[in-house]
Amino acid sequence: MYQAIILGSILLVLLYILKRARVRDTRLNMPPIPRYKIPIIGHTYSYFFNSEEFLKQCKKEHGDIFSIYAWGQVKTIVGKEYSHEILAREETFSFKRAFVERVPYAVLLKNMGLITPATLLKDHVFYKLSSYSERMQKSLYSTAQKHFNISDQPKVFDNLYHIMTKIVSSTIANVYIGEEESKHDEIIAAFGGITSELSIFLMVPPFLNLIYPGLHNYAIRTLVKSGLFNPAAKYRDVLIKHIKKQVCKRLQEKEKYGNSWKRPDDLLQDIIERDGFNPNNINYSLLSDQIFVLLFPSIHTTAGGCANLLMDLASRPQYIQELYEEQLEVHKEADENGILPFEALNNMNKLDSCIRESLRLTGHIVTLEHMALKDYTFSNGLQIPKDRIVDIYADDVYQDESLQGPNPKSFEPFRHVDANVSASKIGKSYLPFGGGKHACPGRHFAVSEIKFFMHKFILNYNFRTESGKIEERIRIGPYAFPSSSRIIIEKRIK
Ligand code: HEM
Repeated sequence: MYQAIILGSILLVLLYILKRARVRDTRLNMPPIPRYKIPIIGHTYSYFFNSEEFLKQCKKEHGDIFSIYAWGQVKTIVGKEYSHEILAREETFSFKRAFVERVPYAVLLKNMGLITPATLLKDHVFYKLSSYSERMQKSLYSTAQKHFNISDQPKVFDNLYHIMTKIVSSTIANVYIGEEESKHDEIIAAFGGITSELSIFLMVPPFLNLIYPGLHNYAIRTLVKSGLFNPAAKYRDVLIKHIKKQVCKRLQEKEKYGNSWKRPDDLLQDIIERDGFNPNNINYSLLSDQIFVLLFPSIHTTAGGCANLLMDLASRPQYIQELYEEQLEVHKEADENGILPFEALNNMNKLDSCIRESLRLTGHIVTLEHMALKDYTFSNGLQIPKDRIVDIYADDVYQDESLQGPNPKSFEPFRHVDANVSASKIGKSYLPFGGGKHACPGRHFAVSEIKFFMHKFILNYNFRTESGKIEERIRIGPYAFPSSSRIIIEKRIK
């Protein structure tokens, strides 16, 4: 027993010495690391429990680029003056590489190496957004009706993220695998389940890395491989079942009706018409992985954006009337079924400004984690090594008056109305969709969905927080998640 304890202690000390050598690498002109008192723990405690003040202090003492030692790893935090270098140099900094370290897609999906999600979306979804407009609205309105289901009495809801995940899942299912399949509860549950379960990977801090760097990722991969927690394996059969049903049906109908066949318009149909698809040897596992890989980026972010916006407005109901009046005006463009033309989105200036403000104040203290693919020298001469994780210091960008205008910390829903910058327009002072070559290709889709949803919601309901107070985001370390506080929704008296 004693021998094991002594051996374990020696091992820990050795590991610590090894790690320290990595922290103090003198090969490059590295960003400064603030002093810390407790070995191994480093800055973890301050970074996790007091990230706002801790990083502010670090920047004050060490300048625009500094590194911290948290969760057994050195990471570099880059302030507003240099953050554009990360977004502009896609050959050096990769968002995707940092992301798959946390959400292990390569272990979750057999065919990950064969899929390029951004290309799939750019080629088959975004240029067709306007043609999906009617279906998006119908799906959003009917599922919102189902999940909120408000009669004459006010109703209380908590966990808006959860409800919005179901609503957005239904719209995404409609556009990705078709109207027919999107009507099945089983498929909506799978789309929503995949999204919520993958988000757990982002929420759990990498505490095992305190024992040894990389142990957290190793444990996650082992967990996924063993099947103990594997959202892909859990939902694969449901996805394949519905995709197979549609593909077989479509191939048969095409065969039967020839030129008079009415081609369904959705991502699945586009994929099966791509070069290389062999109807005589269909790889359903690949088809299902191609859809799977898109679910988390499309649903988690849009549902979170919508939940945050609802809570921001419920926290400040004094602004809802002005939005209501704008939406009443826009609604004059709707047809007899209440469906808006796609172009009507351009006339929702106040709502668009609210969305931009809510996304601006998403609440992350740091954001857009990237991995350095090679050694890099910032324009101020500081250097970081290959494989270094680099975060953009979001607070530094969003609390700067020269970038955001007066009172940058306060939520001012109509801040952007006269500025002629839409919610999907990216720039140095607005980072929710990233930037550069890899800026989110789904941003127009996401903002259109949020606008269509909010249009109807504001026309139909009044809403406020149950506490009557401003409800802030949930904070886990430096990252923010939608509040789960309760809101009261009641039918608007027209
Ligand atoms: C409010 C909603 C959304 C937010 C906040 C968001 C945010 C982001 C961010 C920060 C990135 C990384 C950008 C970078 O590397 O600089 C990204 C990438 C991406 N997003 Fe979104 N996104 C949203 C909605 C969507 C939707 C609806 C889709 C799909 C329909 C989507 C698909 C993607 C894809 C495929 C990428 C990877 C792009 C690439 O690697 O080139 N996103 N998103």
